[in-house]
Amino acid sequence: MENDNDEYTKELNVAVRVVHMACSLCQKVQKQLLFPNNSNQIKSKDDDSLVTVADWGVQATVSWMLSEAFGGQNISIVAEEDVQTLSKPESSSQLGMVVNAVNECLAEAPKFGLKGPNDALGASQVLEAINRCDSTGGPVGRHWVLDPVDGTLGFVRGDQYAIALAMIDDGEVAIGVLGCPNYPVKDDSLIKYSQQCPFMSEMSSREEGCVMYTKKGSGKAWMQPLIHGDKRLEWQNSARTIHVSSIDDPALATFCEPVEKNNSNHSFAAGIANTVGLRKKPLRVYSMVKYAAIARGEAEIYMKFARSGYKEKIWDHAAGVLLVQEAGGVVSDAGGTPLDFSRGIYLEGLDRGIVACSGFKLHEKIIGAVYASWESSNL
Ligand SMILES: Nc1ncnc2c1ncn2[C@@H]1O[C@H](COP(=O)(O)OS(=O)(=O)O)[C@@H](OP(=O)(O)O)[C@H]1O
Ligand SMILES: [Mg+2]
Repeated sequence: MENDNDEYTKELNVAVRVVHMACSLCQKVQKQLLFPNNSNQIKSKDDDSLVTVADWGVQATVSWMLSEAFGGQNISIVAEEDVQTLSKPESSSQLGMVVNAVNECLAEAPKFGLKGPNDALGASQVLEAINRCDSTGGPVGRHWVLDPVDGTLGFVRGDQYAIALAMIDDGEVAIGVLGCPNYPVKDDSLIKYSQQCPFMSEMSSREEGCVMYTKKGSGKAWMQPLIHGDKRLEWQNSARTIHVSSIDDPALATFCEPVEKNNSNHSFAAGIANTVGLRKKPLRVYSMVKYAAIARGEAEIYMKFARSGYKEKIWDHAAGVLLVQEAGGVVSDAGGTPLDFSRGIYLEGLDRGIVACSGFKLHEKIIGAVYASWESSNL
């Protein structure tokens, strides 16, 4: 980040600032969800998964800002949301809320060192910005990859969630940025957070939130606290480097997994944990905050074993994987092969699951245990 001539410096600089903006938008929406009458900020998509004003608002904001910074309409953005649900006549009140949230957020761009639009965007421009993110990625060229709100369930429950932005260049993740608005910057904060009951009413009293970022080959990853009130983002002063944990004894290691058993087989992971001698209870955390916990050294292992037939999407992993790798960790599929981000929106060819560790020793043990246990499991 120090040398302005370095490749991807501008991209990373803009991406980090945009993710700060997105965090600010999400925090406002999550606070509004506190009020019982505000459930109209949440909708079910045609596949029954949830989507909120924040998902659409972040996607529109990030899409608009990236397009302004990098080449207008020609930019390739792969992102989770489309405009199908939001364009329906019965979604007009949600569309109004999204447009307001986006304009409020874009108006704050100067606070984050960026330039927003001269005039507020209309509904059609907001829909167009969301719709522009319809790229399917691939092996050639640059593709931005966005999960506007990863861990939507955590978000609506007032718990952990992440805004994940990455850029893939010729099939490899080149930059990764994770905004974690409910992940405090203090050490050990995630474990403490998960031990308290994270009622939203308590949130305003906590000092929360950070953005973590990295660039491929830098061997470094950084964390900045979110800014609040009228403060401006002070880039140089606020960043500090983060590193994976040095613990390689399974008995001392902490392992993370998805909260929902639908998203990962908890009992298979418990068997692996037992085989390698992990002693601590799993840390169940929503969203890519699990990758952030490994990159920050708060946990040593992340395992996810989705049910057979589920295809993992690149936006659920790209930013987190690079953060863990550049902070000193190792990530692969459950067969030990690196994840392949070059084959479109899915992690095609993924073998059984995903394993991220703070170091090679733990990683080797987990992969060995997967091989030993797989035959006897019914995944
Ligand atoms: N059936 C199934 N199996 C595996 N994974 C699934 C499944 N369904 C959805 N997803 C994707 O998982 C994303 C959330 O993963 P997490 O690891 O954060 O899980 S959890 O929320 O903690 O349970 C979640 O991301 P978001 O949609 O952004 O929340 C989904 O992309
Ligand atoms: Mg997601």
